[in-house]
Amino acid sequence: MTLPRLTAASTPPAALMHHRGPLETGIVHLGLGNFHRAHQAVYTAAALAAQDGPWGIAGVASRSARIADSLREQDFRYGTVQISPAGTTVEVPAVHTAALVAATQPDAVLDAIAAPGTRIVTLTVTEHGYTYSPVTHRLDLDHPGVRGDLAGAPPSTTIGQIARGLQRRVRAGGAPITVLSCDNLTANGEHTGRLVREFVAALPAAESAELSSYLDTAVRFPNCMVDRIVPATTDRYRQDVARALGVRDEIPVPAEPFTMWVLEDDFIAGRPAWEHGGAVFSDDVEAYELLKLRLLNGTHSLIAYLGALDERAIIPDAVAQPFVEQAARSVLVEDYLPSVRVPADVDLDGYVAQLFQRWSNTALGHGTHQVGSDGSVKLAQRIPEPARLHLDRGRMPHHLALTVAAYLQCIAPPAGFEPGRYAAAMSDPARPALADLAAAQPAPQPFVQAVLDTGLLGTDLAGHREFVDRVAEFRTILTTHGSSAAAAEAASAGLAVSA
Ligand SMILES: NC(=O)c1ccc[n+]([C@@H]2O[C@H](COP(=O)([O-])OP(=O)(O)OC[C@H]3O[C@@H](n4cnc5c(N)ncnc54)[C@H](O)[C@@H]3O)[C@@H](O)[C@H]2O)c1
Ligand SMILES: O=P(O)(O)OC[C@@H](O)[C@@H](O)[C@H](O)[C@H](O)CO
Repeated sequence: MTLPRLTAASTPPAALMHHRGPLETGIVHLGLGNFHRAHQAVYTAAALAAQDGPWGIAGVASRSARIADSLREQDFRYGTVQISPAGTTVEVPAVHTAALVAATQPDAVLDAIAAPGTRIVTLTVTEHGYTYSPVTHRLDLDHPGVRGDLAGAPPSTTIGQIARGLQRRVRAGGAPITVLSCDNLTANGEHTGRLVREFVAALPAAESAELSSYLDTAVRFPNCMVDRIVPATTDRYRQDVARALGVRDEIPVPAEPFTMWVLEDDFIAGRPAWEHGGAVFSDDVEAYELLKLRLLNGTHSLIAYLGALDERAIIPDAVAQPFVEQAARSVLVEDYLPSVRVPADVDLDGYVAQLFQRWSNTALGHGTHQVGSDGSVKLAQRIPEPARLHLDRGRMPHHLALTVAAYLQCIAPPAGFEPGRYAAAMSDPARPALADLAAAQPAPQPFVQAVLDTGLLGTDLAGHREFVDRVAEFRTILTTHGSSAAAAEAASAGLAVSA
């Protein structure tokens, strides 16, 4: 039987998260991927259910028209499929009012940011989408897209879109606006604000002056910490929606039950009452951010690399291997935990236990290749500071070294080593350059030294000979004896130190 397509008319009222309408657009979201649709959109629906407001979201996809086209065909409806071993529930947020594609509609994107009704621009464009150098943390002025955006081409980068959109906004009256990054980046708001300012500073003087003063007085960039595991969509989730709602949804989003959002309450032009969805407004976002980025995302990366090397397709299957679980606990407790401040209201033991439960959610097929992608941008934010902290105290962070070695083994394996299909499926902008280095430097030590000399993990770690050697030793063990043996070596070295 052919089911009707999910649309406004076919949405079962009980699945709708709110019954307001028609919505006025107050938010432009850049990065119309899965995470936004299962996180911010769901909080916005909860806010609208509790309180009316002009908080419809115009979503902007970067290149692919697939989600934008389907959203329009489905009257901006899609299901969020909440998955746990206990069962599956489906809800329809229904908060989008438009769907644009930046690559083909650059002018419409700038108009949307400039529209006086727009009060917030939000972003989930991946760590890679910020066009900055992981070495200097500054806007990459050599990036062809950034150069084109500065020269006045229709903007193709996120930072170019924001800066050019704000420029159009100033010229349309300069109403205040908040830009909110929801990506997994340390101090994501500050970082975004700094990159936009660097873009503006590189413009001709008159344009730069006009925009700088607008940025100073009428634009805010609050930080926030986002947390919810949202894997990629597969047919299985389309079938879940079909079963639960009796409709055909081409673009459902799977998500775990857990969700968390901690934000600085600095919205110059107002905001939805996201607290009705459980969002927390705090002056101490940094502590939540570091806790999450290191304990969750940092550990997640190690699980993904060891799991992929062990031919595990999904995170729950990876963490179910005792050697992966042991390595995850060690990197979390021994290497990351001493580098973070635990916020007063977080019960640490409960938080850690919950992380392992979340990673073990077998009903949620989070791919090791998805979590392991873009390591060259992510690890630079997560590894160097904790590693330096330990090295400065005279302790080797064995599991951070293992994380780096396992990452390199997935992305730039030595000649003749087959890292497996899940490692091969990890996308990473540095893959070609790292592969060239692996070909040029076949021996582990010179290879690792050459990699760290590129600034892949910032500038300091390349000078820590012992750390470089440790990563190289793990590369040798990974190559000759596999991921389980490398994890065993890290575990025994960690024990020897603590004994
Ligand atoms: N998925 C999760 O579990 C999760 C959880 C917390 C935070 N996040 C954050 O959200 C981000 C996106 O995750 P997702 O699940 O939506 O991924 P996704 O693959 O579904 O979507 C990625 C989005 O980023 C955009 N994008 C990718 N590269 C870009 C570039 N170079 N410039 C501009 N836009 C670009 C794409 O157009 C797409 O809209 C993550 O990188 C992370 O920072 C994700
Ligand atoms: O892309 P990353 O490394 O920032 O994150 C990969 C996963 O760790 C991430 O998607 C988590 O599932 C998410 O951050 C949970 O909130």
